[in-house]
Amino acid sequence: MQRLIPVLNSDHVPLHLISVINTLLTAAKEISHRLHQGSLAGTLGSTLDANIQGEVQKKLDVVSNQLIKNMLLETQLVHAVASEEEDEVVMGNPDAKYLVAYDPLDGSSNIDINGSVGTIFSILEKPDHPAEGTELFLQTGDEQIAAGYILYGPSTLLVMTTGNGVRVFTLDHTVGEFLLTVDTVTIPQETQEFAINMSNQRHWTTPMQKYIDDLLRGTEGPRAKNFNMRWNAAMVSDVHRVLTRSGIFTYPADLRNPDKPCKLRLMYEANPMSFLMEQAGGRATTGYERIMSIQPEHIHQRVSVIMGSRKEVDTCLTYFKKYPCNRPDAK
Ligand SMILES: O=P(O)(O)OC[C@H]1O[C@](O)(COP(=O)(O)O)[C@@H](O)[C@@H]1O
Ligand SMILES: [Mg+2]
Ligand SMILES: [Mg+2]
Repeated sequence: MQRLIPVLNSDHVPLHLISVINTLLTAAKEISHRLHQGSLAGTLGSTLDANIQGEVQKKLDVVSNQLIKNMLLETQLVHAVASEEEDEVVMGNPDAKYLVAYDPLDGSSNIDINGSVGTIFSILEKPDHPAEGTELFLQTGDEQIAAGYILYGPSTLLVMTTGNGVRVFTLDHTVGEFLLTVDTVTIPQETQEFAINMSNQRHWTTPMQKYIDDLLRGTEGPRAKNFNMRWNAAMVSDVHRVLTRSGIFTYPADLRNPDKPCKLRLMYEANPMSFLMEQAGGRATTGYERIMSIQPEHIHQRVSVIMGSRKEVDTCLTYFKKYPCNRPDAK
């Protein structure tokens, strides 16, 4: 089985970018180790703090963030990092060109129940125009040069793209290396599986209500087939299932709280996952526009997410055309 670095070399990924990715993976191996140690590592449970988004921070959110941030900045190859767990952009080497946005631990409510969690990353380059701090990162998803996630499940997987398809690498704990296990990930265009947090149903706007209603009506409804539902409450593992065996994953904008109509973050959740989806032949949209075309306004911006099998996402989009409504996420 091929090791990661020769694979990236054969894809002509620049050496410094390979080093940045490899550094992320060194941090991921440490996170994987701590997760596998569970209570023995003394890092389960919550801190007394909340992050910039007012969410409870798990101790492992904080530890993972520190590990990734410190290791990346030590390489001197990174100009700045943006993290879910950092209020502001953290500056690195002024002469370096890479920018890394990341969610150090995604699905962190799963930590205490020994469920799957992940790390999501998105790599950009310093823009050509003069920019500082947050401005550096305000680039569309189309500008990403690499993106992916590490899934800490029964095995630890790296799923990534540098714009040349999607590959899966599996961490071989005996040698401490990620080895290529799937060369080309392709999402089936059609599906009979959806992923949504159904407890939010009453808050959804009309298009999503109607779409999910029709899925639930199965063979007796207009879709004339039965759909299954899965929800792991960790975007990484829900998206991984979709990439592996088809599906549609959505966390739509809703009417629950007008100040926070969306849950998932654009820069370090939606954009990197959209890059993977599109590279694997799927789609990623808000219901109204392609996610990777959105011009970000701030690093912790949230966005409505609908992604997965191409034909299923297209079918979902027909409901947004058919049932026009006020967008809760409109400015
Ligand atoms: O608890 P809910 O509302 O189902 O939300 C689950 C979603 O929230 C997230 O856990 C948010 O990520 P974080 O754990 O990084 O904050 C996603 O991974 C997941 O899809
Ligand atoms: Mg997350
Ligand atoms: Mg997180």
